Amino acid sequence: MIPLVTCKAASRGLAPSRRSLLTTLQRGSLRQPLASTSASLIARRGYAEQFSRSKPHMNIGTIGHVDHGKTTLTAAITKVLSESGGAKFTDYNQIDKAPEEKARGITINSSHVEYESAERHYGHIDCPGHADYIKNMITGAAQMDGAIIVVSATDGQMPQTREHLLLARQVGVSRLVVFINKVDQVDDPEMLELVDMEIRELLTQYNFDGENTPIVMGSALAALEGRNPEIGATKIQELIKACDEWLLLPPRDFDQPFLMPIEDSFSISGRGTVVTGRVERGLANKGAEIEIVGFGSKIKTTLIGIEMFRRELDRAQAGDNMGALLRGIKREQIRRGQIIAAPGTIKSVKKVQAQIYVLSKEEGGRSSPFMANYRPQLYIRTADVNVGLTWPEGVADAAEKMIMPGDNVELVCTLTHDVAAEVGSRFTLREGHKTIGTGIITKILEEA
Ligand SMILES: Nc1nc2c(ncn2[C@@H]2O[C@H](COP(=O)(O)OP(=O)(O)OP(=O)(O)O)[C@@H](O)[C@H]2O)c(=O)[nH]1
Ligand SMILES: [Mg+2]
Repeated sequence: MIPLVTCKAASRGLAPSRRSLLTTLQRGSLRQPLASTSASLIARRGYAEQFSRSKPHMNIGTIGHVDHGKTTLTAAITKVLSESGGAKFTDYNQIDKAPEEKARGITINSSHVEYESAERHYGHIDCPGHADYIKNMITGAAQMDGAIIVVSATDGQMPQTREHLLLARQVGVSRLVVFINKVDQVDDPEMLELVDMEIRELLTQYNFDGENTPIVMGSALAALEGRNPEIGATKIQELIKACDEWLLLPPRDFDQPFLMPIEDSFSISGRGTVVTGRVERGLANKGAEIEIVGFGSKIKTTLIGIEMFRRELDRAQAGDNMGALLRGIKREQIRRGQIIAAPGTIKSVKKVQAQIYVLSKEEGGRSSPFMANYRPQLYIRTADVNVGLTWPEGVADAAEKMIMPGDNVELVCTLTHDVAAEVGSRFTLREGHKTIGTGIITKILEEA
């Protein structure tokens, strides 16, 4: 039996205690057959429950220019799908007056609704304001695997349509579905054609598939008010079908290559070095080849023992807090902040470009602006390194340009030590003891 308290610790993401690891690994009890134990562990940790879902889950959201109808569309989707039993109707006012949420220490305003199509279960995010979108997308508070971009037929594309497209691309959204809204206000079919053409061009410009992206034209308001089904309910159904067919499900954590950030390490005389941490993604079997990456290292070795909460395991998987016994590795070769991963799946980087959101004073950030060459600490997974921030090449007046609290900027980050990272990796920036910004890597400029 596993004491309940350790299961609780697991769910909080705490590392297994050194002593428990020492006891089993030191005893050399790796021979014990543990299939049944790991099965019960999985059951206790709730994976079984998680995967009994009959439909795959996907996070999406509405993005687009202010007033183009994102919230109305969100409410309309829940209304139309509630009629087929796939959602609980969430009124416009309930969506727009969502309680504030805390995510990663940053207060955000966003509203989550859920609904089911024939194929999938969707979590859907609608944010009340433009600034919230930007912040949520960079901080990952509103992690979207795909999005619906809403464009009003009366205005066509507007500045925030473009900014949201750019950001969606930066944060790793690879496909979108377009909803051209408010067609009830446009009589001229040529006008609609023009908006269609324009948006396809824009999609291509931002590296989306402009040619094949589904575009649905309708009226969210008509759907919400239950009138004119030919531009209302029918179009909502068409939109959801387009989401099912066009938006790609994200790979499950288990399908991704194995990666565990190293939190701690210790040596067991006569046996080797154990590293501990929480498995971020993938699976690793006992006996697997792995690579230690970061802080000047790129060492291949073998995982010769896996332990979790005083139990030996044959396999570690995403979400597990594990201790990993590594063959032929000296403790001096290991430091917190490195990662172990499936060989060749992640590189160590020294210089990257990133989209950064600088926290405002109200969010606990700086009260004053900063300029290029500012040097905070960069935290990524379990690593923290000093970083120099500069403008990307080609930015005008780079020497005088100020970065204000609350700004969303793309900057070059030059690290003092190399760390394992890839496009899409998120990090935080800290100064002294406070977080002053968060970012997401958009480009690797220099590998270690
Ligand atoms: N005529 C017409 N009006 C619409 C339609 N959809 C939305 N509206 C109106 O457009 C206005 C803005 O709609 P919202 O849903 O609040 O827009 P939004 O994109 O969520 O706006 P922000 O969150 O402020 O960016 C509201 O007055 C809606 O009633 C539509 O299909 N036809
Ligand atoms: Mg809104």
